[in-house]
Order: sequence, then C-alpha cells, then structure tokens
Amino acid sequence: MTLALVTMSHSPLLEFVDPPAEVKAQVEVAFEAARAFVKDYDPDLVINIGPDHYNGFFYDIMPPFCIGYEAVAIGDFGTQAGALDVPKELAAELTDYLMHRDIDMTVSLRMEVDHGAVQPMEIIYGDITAKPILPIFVNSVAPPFTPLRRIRQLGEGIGAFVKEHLADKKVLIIGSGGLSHEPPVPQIATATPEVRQSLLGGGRHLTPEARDARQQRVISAAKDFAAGINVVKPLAPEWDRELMRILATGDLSPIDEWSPDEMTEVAGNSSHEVRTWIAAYAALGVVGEYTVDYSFYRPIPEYIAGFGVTIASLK
Ligand SMILES: O=C(O)CCc1cccc(O)c1O
Ligand SMILES: [Fe+2]
Repeated sequence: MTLALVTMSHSPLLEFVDPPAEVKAQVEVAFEAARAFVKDYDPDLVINIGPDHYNGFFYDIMPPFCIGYEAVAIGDFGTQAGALDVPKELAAELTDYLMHRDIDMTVSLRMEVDHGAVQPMEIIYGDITAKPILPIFVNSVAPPFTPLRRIRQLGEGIGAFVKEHLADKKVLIIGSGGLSHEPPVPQIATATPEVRQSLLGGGRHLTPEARDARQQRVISAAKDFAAGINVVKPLAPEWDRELMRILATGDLSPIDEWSPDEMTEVAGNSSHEVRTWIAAYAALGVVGEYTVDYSFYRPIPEYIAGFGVTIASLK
C-alpha cells in the first residue's frame, strides 16, 4: 500500500482567457510537474476529491460530502464529458468503512460531476477515464458548510481505508480547487427568484443556450477582473500561502479552528474549495509522515483563482 497526493486549483478559464505568456508558462511547468510525478508513480487507483458548481448538486438536497458509485461528467466549459471508471464495489466498501467511523457519507448511485471534479484528471492524463477513480464530492460553494474538523475527519477516514483495505495498491489522492477566489457563482442569499429556482435544481441539465450564457458570464467576469475591474472579491495570496504552509507541516489542527464565515469573508465564496485539499492532506497524513515535494503558487486574476499546485508523498 502506498498513497501519494496531488492538489491543484482548477479553473474553467484555462482555455478561455489569456494571461501573460510568462504566467501561462509557469502554470504549464506546474502541470508538467504533476504529470511527471503521476507518470512515475503510476497509481492503480485515484481517489478524487472535488467540488461542484450547481451542476450535479443543488439546494433541493445539499450534502456536505458524497461518494459516487457511478459518476458522469457533464462536460461544462469544454471539459471531457461522460462516465468515469468507478469501481462500484470499492466505493461501497469505502462508504461502509467511513460510516463505521461515524462519517455519515451520502451516496449517489449516479453522481453528476463538473469541471471541478474532472479537470485535474484531464490535465494529468488527458483522459478522465484513464484510471479507476473513486469520486468524492465535497460541498464548497453552497452554505451552510460543515466545520473543517469534519473535512479533516473525512480525509482521515479515507486515509485509514487506504491503509487497511488497499494494502496491495498504489493510490493517488487528488484534491481539486481553490485557493482564494470568488468567481460569479450565484449565492442563494442574494438570488433573484429565477436564480433561486435554478439553485434549487432548475439548473440541472441546462439547454446548450443556457449553458453557453452561464459560461459567457464567467468568462466576461474573468476578463473584467484581469483588467482590474473588481467585479469579484480580490484574491487573498497571504491566506493562500498560510494554508499551504500549514498543509506542508503535517499538523492540520490549526485549520480546525477556521470558521467558514471568516473563510468566505477573507478568501471569497469559493475559497471553501480548499476543503478538497484539506481532506486529501488529512488522508495522506494518516497513512504516514509526508513531505511536500513540489509546490507552486501564484494569484492569477485571469483564471479568477489563487492558483496552486502541490505534490506530496510519504517519507
Ligand atoms: O462553474 C462556474 O461557474 C465556476 C467556474 C470557476 C471559475 C474560476 C475558478 C473556479 O474554481 C471555478 O470553478
Ligand atoms: Fe471551482
């Protein structure tokens, strides 16, 4: 058994907005580092922790986290669509294991996922079906949010499962999202009646026209943001660096004290995507002491993201 970790920010704007060449080159170096690491490690199985942006999960029922026994990518922003290769029985075993550790997993027998879940697989492998994958959704955009302690415990449960039940496997855990950012994802608290309907489930399976309109809104917000028009909350590089520092120490306990409201205030509505990183690091930490082998960070307004990539492995 062994476990390794890759966390990366995602942004659907990678293909739609053009940062300066030097920035793009840096991001490409970071992606290449992740690809090279994963190629060398060559995992048998991926545990993929990702958020959703009102494509698969809505306010009719919004779980704090959920595991998919099957998963289908919706293909937003030109990402790869279609079924992931989920080992269903293993997903059920992991669920059972977590339930017995007092983690009340929600299950989906057919989970829909968006760019937030699949972009790292696409960047690393060029194919979201390249490896068997256990898809775990963590709510990162829809308040109320479960305390960070629960996210750590979820991650620790996943790590313990890897240790106990996947003794003969090489496992890669991916955390997708973050860091500080506030893209124009609608908020229930400020939603018009029409937007509220869409957050309640009306936004599922959009028509191509509605999908395009939704994406164009995000793309034009990114262009404005990059031009210095503060259409969205500024990025918070200090907050991002502090989180990355804590994750690298191996002691995640300081994060338990973070309040979701304060995260939103300081680092933006979508900063909760770092929950995917926290769960992934907590999993790795349970398997053994780790080192962060690679770490990239840069605030990139064109992508509306405090943009980070990290790779960590057991000592
Ligand atoms: O689907 C959407 O509208 C949100 C898109 C989006 C934009 C920037 C950074 C992200 O992490 C992100 O997910
Ligand atoms: Fe996102």
